[in-house]
Amino acid sequence: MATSYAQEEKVAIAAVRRACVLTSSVFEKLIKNETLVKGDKSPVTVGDFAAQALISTILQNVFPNDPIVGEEDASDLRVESGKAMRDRIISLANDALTAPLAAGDDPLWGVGPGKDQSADELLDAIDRGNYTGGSQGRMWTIDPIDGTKGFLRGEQYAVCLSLIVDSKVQVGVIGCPNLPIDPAHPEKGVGAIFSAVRGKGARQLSLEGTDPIPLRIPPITSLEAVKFLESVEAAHSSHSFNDRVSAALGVKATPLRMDSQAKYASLCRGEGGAYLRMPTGVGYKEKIWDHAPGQILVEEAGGVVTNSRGEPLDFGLGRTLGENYGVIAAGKDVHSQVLAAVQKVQGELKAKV
Ligand SMILES: Nc1ncnc2c1ncn2[C@@H]1O[C@H](COP(=O)(O)OS(=O)(=O)O)[C@@H](OP(=O)(O)O)[C@H]1O
Ligand SMILES: [Mg+2]
Ligand SMILES: [Mg+2]
Ligand SMILES: [Mg+2]
Repeated sequence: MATSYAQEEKVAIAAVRRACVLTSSVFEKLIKNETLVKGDKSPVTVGDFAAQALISTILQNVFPNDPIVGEEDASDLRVESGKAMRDRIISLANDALTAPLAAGDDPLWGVGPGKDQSADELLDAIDRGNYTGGSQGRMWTIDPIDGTKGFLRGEQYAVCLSLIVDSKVQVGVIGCPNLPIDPAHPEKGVGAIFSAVRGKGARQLSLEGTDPIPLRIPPITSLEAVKFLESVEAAHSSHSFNDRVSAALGVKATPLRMDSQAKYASLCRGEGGAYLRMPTGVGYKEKIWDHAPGQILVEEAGGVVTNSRGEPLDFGLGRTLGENYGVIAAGKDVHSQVLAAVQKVQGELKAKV
């Protein structure tokens, strides 16, 4: 019998929901010494660590045999200089784990009022995200705050969780606390969760994990109007390359820049026509946690996600997607045209050197 992944989706939504409450509360109260700069110069906050501890603890309680590929590790928190941050993270993670039960929660998952986890248990939970990945078996990916720079600016970020089985993403959940509920009606406020299960479609839910609305990428009427979704950081994906692709396609719309996998979610709601993320230089390898939930969300909303060679993203190579050929996500009707334009621009640039 085929697995339905209903329980996995339910747990993933509940974990992401709690993590979104945690990260929103951290943003309200974040103080200067609660952010570290990692080896690759990128920021990480108490919110990233605490959200990974929270999600990993819930996964461990429900699916104890599943390995986890998580972005963060606790080494900076285990040393004496990390004590203040560590104490804050432990308290944030415990507050989030023991917060009252909500619709869909099950106390058997170790959530709801009850005993606090020890510092060691929570640091170990963060470090359970150290799995190396690979092509066989089940594994979860956690990006506790995707778009940490956006989070720090008070703009878009996303709490991202996925289940990969034998290299294929089967479940993806993306929590976007700052994304408008309905872009056509800003007065409705912000905050949504997006969820997809392979073969079962994609949905937008409230930040409470309720009121599902099916997601379907709307067809594009003219290429001129295809709004590109792209990173805010030009260091993360090439803006100038996108401008050339836009020109080649005759696109008139100005690109929509936004941090995090909120770009994939926005594409599914028709807020942009294509998400293009081409490498800016040599060396950076895309991480599986930055794309796995977004990929299944777009595919289940009727779209296509490939690299610039037109190949599907390979989630079975380890913690990264391997050699970086970029990412192109778009509705079915638009994808092949964007891919052709990308390859044309690549050819022109190659001819120049
Ligand atoms: N050089 C380079 N190239 C490509 N991507 C990189 C690079 N450096 C970092 N990252 C990853 O980018 C993630 C942030 O996502 P976005 O690029 O969508 O948002 S942003 O607008 O750039 O902030 C970010 O995810 P978070 O660390 O979770 O924020 C990184 O994993
Ligand atoms: Mg990061
Ligand atoms: Mg990320
Ligand atoms: Mg992150």
